[in-house]
Amino acid sequence: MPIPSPLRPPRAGAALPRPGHQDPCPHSHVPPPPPPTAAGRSGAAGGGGGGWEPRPRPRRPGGPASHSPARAPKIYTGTGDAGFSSTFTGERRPKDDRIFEALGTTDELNSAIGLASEFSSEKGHTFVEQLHKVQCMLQDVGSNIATPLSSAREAHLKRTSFSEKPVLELEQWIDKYSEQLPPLKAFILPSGGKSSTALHFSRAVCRRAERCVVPLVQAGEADPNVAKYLNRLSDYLFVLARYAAMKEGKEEKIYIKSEP
Ligand SMILES: Nc1ncnc2c1ncn2[C@@H]1O[C@H](COP(=O)(O)OP(=O)(O)OP(=O)(O)O)[C@@H](O)[C@H]1O
Repeated sequence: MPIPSPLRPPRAGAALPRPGHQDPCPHSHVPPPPPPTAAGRSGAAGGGGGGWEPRPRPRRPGGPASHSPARAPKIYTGTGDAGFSSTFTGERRPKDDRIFEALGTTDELNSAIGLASEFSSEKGHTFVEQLHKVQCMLQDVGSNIATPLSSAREAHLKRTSFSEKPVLELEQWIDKYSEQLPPLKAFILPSGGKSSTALHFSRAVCRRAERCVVPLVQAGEADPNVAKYLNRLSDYLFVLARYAAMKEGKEEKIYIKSEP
């Protein structure tokens, strides 16, 4: 059964975001990310992997005629069943390729932040707007990861570049929250209420995403700003976790060395 994922591109026939159209994420600094598979499938279908225009699914003999009422497009194709999937550049790679490992971990990170954001929203934290912006940025991170430089063409790069700007923005946020926090006197443990603990959990997933991305950057496959962004993001999530605990008046548990 396919796992619904924000990285899952719309299937053929579904409305796809296009350059110049309303960006579904107002904070995004690049156009909506292109769906990796759509391009890959175009490529696999002999289209050269160039575009990501939706292609009509071939009609099965005896299948519905084109004037039949539109059916909801299926989200599965089964093309990944043999353990291979597509990059945005149209390459077919095994699913345990480090690109999919990094893509999947970024997706996991986005989900963890989504959960932290929901807990934080229940407590009225205003930083949830920032978390929304981060979630959008992680889509852009995914687009960059799904576009290995070795097989990317100019058009791919134009759509999936990742600048240093969001890194600098994270630094501003980190500085703003850090100034308000009590100084650290001991190792703190993931704790301090649900918002705080979910933010700590997101931080740990973020560090795993960073570990997945670093080899891609070192191989020249992903943009160094993506690794920088993830590195800064884990610091942001750390200070935010502490800030959430402080605002909610929740105690942060500290490490206590057990007696020998
Ligand atoms: N297990 C995975 N982990 C991370 N990324 C994946 C994984 N499988 C696929 N992807 C990426 O996410 C995109 C969307 O996933 P999707 O499940 O549609 O691919 P698929 O498994 O190749 O196709 P299908 O599910 O239709 O058989 C793929 O094009 C690929 O870039």
